[in-house]
Amino acid sequence: MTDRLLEIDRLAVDYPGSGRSKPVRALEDISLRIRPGETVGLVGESGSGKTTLGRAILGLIPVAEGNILFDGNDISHLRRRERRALSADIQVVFQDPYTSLNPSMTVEDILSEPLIVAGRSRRDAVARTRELLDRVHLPHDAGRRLPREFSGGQRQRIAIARAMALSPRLIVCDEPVSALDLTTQARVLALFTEIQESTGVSYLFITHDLSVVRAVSHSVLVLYRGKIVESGRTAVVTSAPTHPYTRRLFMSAPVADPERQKERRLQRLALTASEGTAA
Ligand SMILES: Nc1ncnc2c1ncn2[C@@H]1O[C@H](COP(=O)(O)OP(=O)(O)OP(=O)(O)O)[C@@H](O)[C@H]1O
Repeated sequence: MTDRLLEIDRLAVDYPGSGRSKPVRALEDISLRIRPGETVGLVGESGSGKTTLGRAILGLIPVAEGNILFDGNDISHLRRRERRALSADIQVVFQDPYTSLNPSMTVEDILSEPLIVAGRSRRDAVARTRELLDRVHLPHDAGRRLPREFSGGQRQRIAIARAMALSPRLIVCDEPVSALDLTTQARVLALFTEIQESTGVSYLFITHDLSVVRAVSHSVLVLYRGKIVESGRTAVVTSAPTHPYTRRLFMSAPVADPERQKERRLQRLALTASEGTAA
């Protein structure tokens, strides 16, 4: 066991170009570390490469350069069977709880499936299902129902329970609250934190929403056009960003408090003025 659960070194990822054109580089020179029990927030505008990084960690897309170490082992080029074995350790929660759960399976089947695939008996798997429902604060009778009978927030709780089924050490959370209303977001974010405190799981938390990053992340990485342009402790990066892109990204994030809105407007004006002077 190392204090670096996930370690990525100079990673590059390409997508095939259309027709005969060259591959398109989506990520370049990405290095990062995630410790056990840590949440690293990954922010950036649409198209900056956040999901691509999550997919590379999950082995859903090939690595062009660099490597990804999990608990000290290189997982950048695993065979299918090795990758399947790793799925007990690395899991994912997707953005859309309406499409990520099989609509024809009961919640009990959804939660017990990864356990049965991993070789647990049906009886063990069902007992574990109850623990998982407790963990995400859903009643045991939820197991008999279908996903469509639940609200968006409840469905995301089911998706989190499924991700937790095999007690993973890392979960890639790809915009897991952005399809939810604000009150539900806050509850689901609190659940992520509670689960981390009780299990020590680590999260790579992909989001475009700075209030989400502030709520859950210990540290943050800012991605711009496939490269990390800024990284550090969340409180430092969000209160005193140094890269002009990070400053623009943070200034354009919506804030609820009118006093903060006014402060933001003034900061934006100052930023525009200083960039004008620098040009
Ligand atoms: N399957 C694909 N084939 C070719 N290019 C792709 C593919 N998927 C993504 N890209 C490109 O890779 C870049 C990074 O995309 P990615 O989806 O990782 O960004 P993102 O930051 O997650 O965006 P969003 O917040 O909109 O999901 C973009 O330029 C995108 O157009």
